[in-house]
Amino acid sequence: MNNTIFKVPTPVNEPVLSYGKGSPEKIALKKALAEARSKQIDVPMYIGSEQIHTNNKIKLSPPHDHQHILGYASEGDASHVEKAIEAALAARPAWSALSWEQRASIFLKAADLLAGPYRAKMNAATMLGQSKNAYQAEIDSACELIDFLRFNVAFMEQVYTGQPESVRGLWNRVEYRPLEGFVFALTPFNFTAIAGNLPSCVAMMGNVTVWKPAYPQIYSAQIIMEIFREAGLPDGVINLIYVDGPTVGEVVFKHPDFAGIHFTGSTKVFQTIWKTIGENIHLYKSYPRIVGETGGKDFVMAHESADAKALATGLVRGAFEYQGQKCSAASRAYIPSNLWEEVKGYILADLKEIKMGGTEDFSNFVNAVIDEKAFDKIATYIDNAKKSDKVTIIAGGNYDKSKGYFIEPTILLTSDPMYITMCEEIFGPVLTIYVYEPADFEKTLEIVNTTSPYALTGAIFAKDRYAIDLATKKLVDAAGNFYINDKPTGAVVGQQPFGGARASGTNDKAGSILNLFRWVQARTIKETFVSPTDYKYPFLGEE
Ligand SMILES: NC(=O)c1ccc[n+]([C@@H]2O[C@H](COP(=O)([O-])OP(=O)(O)OC[C@H]3O[C@@H](n4cnc5c(N)ncnc54)[C@H](O)[C@@H]3O)[C@@H](O)[C@H]2O)c1
Ligand SMILES: N[C@@H](CCC=O)C(=O)O
Repeated sequence: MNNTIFKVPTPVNEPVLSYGKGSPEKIALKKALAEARSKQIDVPMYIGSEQIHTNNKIKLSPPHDHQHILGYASEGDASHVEKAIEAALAARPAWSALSWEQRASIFLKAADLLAGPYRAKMNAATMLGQSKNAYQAEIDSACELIDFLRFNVAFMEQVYTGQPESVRGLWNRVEYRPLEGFVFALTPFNFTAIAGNLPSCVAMMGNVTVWKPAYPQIYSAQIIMEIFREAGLPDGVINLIYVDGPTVGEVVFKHPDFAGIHFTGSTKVFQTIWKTIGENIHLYKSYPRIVGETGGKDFVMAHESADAKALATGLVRGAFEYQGQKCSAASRAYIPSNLWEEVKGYILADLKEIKMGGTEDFSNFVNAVIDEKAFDKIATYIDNAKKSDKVTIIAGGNYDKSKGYFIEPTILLTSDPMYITMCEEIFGPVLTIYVYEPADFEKTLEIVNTTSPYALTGAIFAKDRYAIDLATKKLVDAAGNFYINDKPTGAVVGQQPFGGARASGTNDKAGSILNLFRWVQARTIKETFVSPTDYKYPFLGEE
């Protein structure tokens, strides 16, 4: 019998390893890459206690070498979605009744497994399956996922300790129950950490889930599942299925026990899902929680007082790390004319140095975009820019998909602050720059604020404190994550809770206590110690 209120270990961000020459981590990673390359794996779906293989195979290939086959995953259909929901609901009674510290232990153990024995394997999978270079893989699939697991456990404790006031004679308590039903975790291709976090933080709070990752992330998703299983996650708590999105939606969003969706992906898909849930609202036993972090059109605004070198570095890293495939990527920049030539010089010098190629050559900074569909979409934006009289291409502009989906880091200079690539999310290595007159700083802030429907991330570069203050105030609704003198990417769990407003999502801040509150159903309990035995008010019977 457990009569103790436990405290979880205080989380500390996982250190990012350097992968310097001859380092043990580099040797381990190279070995894991070679091993993964040397074989083909057969990835099952995980439903309840079963590992399910089907005859419909999804080919898994590195985006930077699409002829190579890493393995195959078994694709399911609507029957597998139904089976996954049944497995989740069957697991619910035992899982939701398990003491919270036992749940915490499982995810803390998963964090340690990932930090230790699985680190190289997981990073190698992300490098091969999603074409992330070693550094980007390390900060995502190792450090950020480890941080999500450890910090969320600490936030879980904070949630559970939150209690109301009680006056004399009674005791008020709040019990944080899991949601009644199952939660659907629908995850994107670009961050292994997000894919691991979306189902796990929900499960941590005592919920059961059906998890459907984006197909290009399956190769690393199966390792996440391997880790959760080794950490002792009971069967049926997280059910991992590979079924195409609309087919899953058809079953999940019509199910009476559907209790919530934890989504990260594009705005268009999220809005379709929201609409479907609204249309089906009469079918559900409870109002489903709808949590979604979506697209962005993230800005860098520079003031005439900005440090030109810091600004150029923020743009190169912010726009081109992971080929611009971060929801937070700097994709539009506003630069005052007094700084432009100097900033351009620094950027072009960096781009001249930057190498593009496969992830297994660690000297490549830029790798491939995720798939042919993304490649074609990005190439179309570039082709149209080439034809436009409002745009000059000052860097890049070339692309080639013969071996891998490679697109050069591309910079478009536009005379029109409303040119299409200043407004729409491209999700690729394309940065559009608008040069403005320094006297128009305030007017340009207004343009930044009203150009796109998104409000995910943004940055101001300035030394002038009045300019920083003005930008912070004028852009108050323009970004959920606002950076001063830094690139708009690279939020760290526990340090910069992440999420955007407007069309960028519900801003429930992944990796924060705010997010975990969405996965509990609070029950207030009032206990009166000496119950009243007389209905009369004290003055009754008087005039
Ligand atoms: N705000 C954030 O925190 C954040 C983080 C990462 C990515 N993103 C966004 O995600 C997008 C890139 O990821 P993506 O290409 O994987 O996104 P996506 O919207 O194409 O896919 C996300 C998930 O939804 C599924 N899906 C697609 N269509 C569906 C449908 N009709 N019904 C049900 N499911 C469906 C996909 O298979 C995938 O699992 C970008 O827009 C990016 O900005 C946002
Ligand atoms: N949290 C990440 C972005 C996630 C979206 O793709 C960042 O802050 O750069």
